[in-house]
Amino acid sequence: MDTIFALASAQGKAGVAVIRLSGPLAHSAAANLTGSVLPPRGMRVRTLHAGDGSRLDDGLVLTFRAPASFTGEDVAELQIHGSTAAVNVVMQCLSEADGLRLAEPGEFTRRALENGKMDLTQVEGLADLIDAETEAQRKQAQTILAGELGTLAERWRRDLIRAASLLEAVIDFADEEVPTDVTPEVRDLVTGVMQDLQREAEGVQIAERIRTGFEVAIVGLPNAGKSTLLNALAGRKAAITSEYAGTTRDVIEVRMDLAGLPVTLLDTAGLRETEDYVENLGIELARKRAEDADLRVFLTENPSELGVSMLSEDIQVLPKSDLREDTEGGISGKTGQGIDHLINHISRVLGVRSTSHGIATRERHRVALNNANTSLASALAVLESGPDLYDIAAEEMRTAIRALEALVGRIGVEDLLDEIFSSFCLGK
Ligand SMILES: Nc1nc2c(ncn2[C@@H]2O[C@H](COP(=O)(O)OP(=O)(O)OP(=O)(O)O)[C@@H](O)[C@H]2O)c(=O)[nH]1
Ligand SMILES: [K+]
Ligand SMILES: [Mg+2]
Repeated sequence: MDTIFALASAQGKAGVAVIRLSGPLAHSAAANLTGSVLPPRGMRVRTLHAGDGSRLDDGLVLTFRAPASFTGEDVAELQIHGSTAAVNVVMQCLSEADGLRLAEPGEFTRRALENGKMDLTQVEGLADLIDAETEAQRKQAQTILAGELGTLAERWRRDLIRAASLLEAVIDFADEEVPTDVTPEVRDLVTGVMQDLQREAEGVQIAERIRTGFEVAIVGLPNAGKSTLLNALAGRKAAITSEYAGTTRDVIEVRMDLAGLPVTLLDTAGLRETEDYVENLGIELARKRAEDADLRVFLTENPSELGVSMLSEDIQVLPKSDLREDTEGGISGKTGQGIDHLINHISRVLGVRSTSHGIATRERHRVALNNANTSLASALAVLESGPDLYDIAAEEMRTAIRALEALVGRIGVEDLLDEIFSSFCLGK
């Protein structure tokens, strides 16, 4: 096994930079730099020197001994001054040492997975945590990273193993008198797991939104003040505004943290009948993106004239409230009136939606959960035909168990790993 190293902290100027080494030579390579033997675990302040004795930097050297480390291997961390030059010179020294090489993206985590330090869902949770920008994303990632999906999968797996073994006991004693009918217990175990699987699979759609962001589209007539409103919400001039109707044509996207939720606001072309070819392309795009969005803000007196269907949770606000006598239900991107109210309204609607999910977060999870569920549905159907078909029911249960094992990465995921780890940054 190669010993790998990489900069674990971000590139660029910082107080401290962390270079991590993992593998059989991690401790000796660090000791070569410090010129002294390091303890198998612990930390020491040391001066780092190059092979010719020239001084590189002072730093804190941490050592972890296998298997009690992030990767499960011997690990050393060099915490040096966070300058580009200091990092470069130390990395250069490491790359010249025999048996050491630069890590590939995600390679530390990949080793942690291979050494059983985390399961595949935790790897995904770690990737999400590193990408997390908002509170909702952080919390969701922490749940997965803590291994809660793996724990659930293990519980389902135990229940299904028990159910399958009950059936197998009946099969094994086929010629003798079996004292009890096992069907009720098997049925209870299987239906219990199926309910959990279904609830988790249904929650994935919302969890995906928390990972990738909710889309909220602003729609209205031309000149309603959509772009002005977007700019007010974003706190910067993201879109061009003007007194000419038909200013916005492309969809303008602004990513925001809205009360802890990741939201992408969409400013769209004003919706009207027009002969202008390019404006029409914009209007077509506006309608499509608005229909696909998670929520729509109708900036208009009359939502029905826009040709975009308004769903029950969608929000209507009256434009340019500063020009109105009655400001009730109105908003003004110009004066800021009603903006806080709109933000609260959006985050309330999305907040309610985002609490109604379970632990599974990805399409990959949903597929595995549904696969398991399909096999269990077949198992239940076969079970009703009586003991003659118990072996088929047990086989369906084992198929479901294998789907759950794929969920946590215990089996059949080799082809997935490259894809998952390529999304990791270097040094993780
Ligand atoms: N008084 C007042 N004027 C506004 C308000 N919002 C926008 N305006 C003005 O209305 C005009 C149109 O504003 P935009 O933000 O470009 O409107 P839009 O809906 O994006 O227009 P299109 O992109 O052309 O569909 C500009 O002259 C703005 O200054 C508002 O709340 N109050
Ligand atoms: K305009
Ligand atoms: Mg506009």
